[in-house]
Amino acid sequence: MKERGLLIVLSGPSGVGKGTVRKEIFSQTDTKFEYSISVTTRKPREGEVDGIDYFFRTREEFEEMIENKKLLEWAEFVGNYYGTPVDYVEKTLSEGKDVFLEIEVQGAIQVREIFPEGLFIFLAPPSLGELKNRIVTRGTETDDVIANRMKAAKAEIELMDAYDYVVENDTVLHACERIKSIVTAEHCRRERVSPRYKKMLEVE
Ligand SMILES: Nc1nc2c(ncn2[C@@H]2O[C@H](COP(=O)(O)OP(=O)(O)O)[C@@H](O)[C@H]2O)c(=O)[nH]1
Ligand SMILES: Nc1ncnc2c1ncn2[C@@H]1O[C@H](COP(=O)(O)OP(=O)(O)O)[C@@H](O)[C@H]1O
Repeated sequence: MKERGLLIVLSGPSGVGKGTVRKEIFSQTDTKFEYSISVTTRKPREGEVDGIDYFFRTREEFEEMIENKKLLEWAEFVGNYYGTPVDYVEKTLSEGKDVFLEIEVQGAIQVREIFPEGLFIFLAPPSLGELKNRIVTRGTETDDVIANRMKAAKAEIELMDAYDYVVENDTVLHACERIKSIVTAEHCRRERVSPRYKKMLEVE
């Protein structure tokens, strides 16, 4: 039987740059993780494709998935549902491949309960001022929403010690390099208990 892959969870406050960092990691040719495409009820943005960016579904379809236990975790975020299809995660991990989730913090907390052996990485802003700048620059939110996001961000940052690692998103490339190094180090750490070595010792 193949050794199971690693479940990598990247989370952090809204606007910190999770989506940007994730896209950069997957655009690099040496990336060996499998991206788990989420299901959402939010409308596709221009250029987004069903089955590539997200699986775009209606609220009814999403609620049916919840009922039929098709989601590893799910959360309602700014009026839309987001969730991770459980079958893909299970299948890919059992094939020995690493799965990468980029999800908001409520979802990450749920995954931690189900997969305590996962690798949980918190993406942190250089400062609260810079986080606000990024949300404002992205230009997708009204002033009210920004104020709420900043309040939520403070509470989320307080929870960062529940993660295995904190990566500051100072520049996108630095953050990507740190995340890739953490994954490499985690694989090396897990080698200590790898059945491969036990087998090696059984011979002779
Ligand atoms: N819990 C959970 N959060 C998700 C999932 N997929 C995406 N998200 C998060 O949902 C939030 C909103 O995503 P999106 O609508 O694409 O807008 P963004 O703010 O531009 O990234 C982001 O924080 C994502 O990380 C998922 O499957 N589960
Ligand atoms: N390291 C960075 N330096 C400066 N701006 C960044 C950085 N990472 C992301 N951004 C910008 O911050 C905004 C929020 O990024 P996004 O990836 O949408 O965040 P999230 O997915 O965490 O909500 C975007 O406008 C993005 O271009």
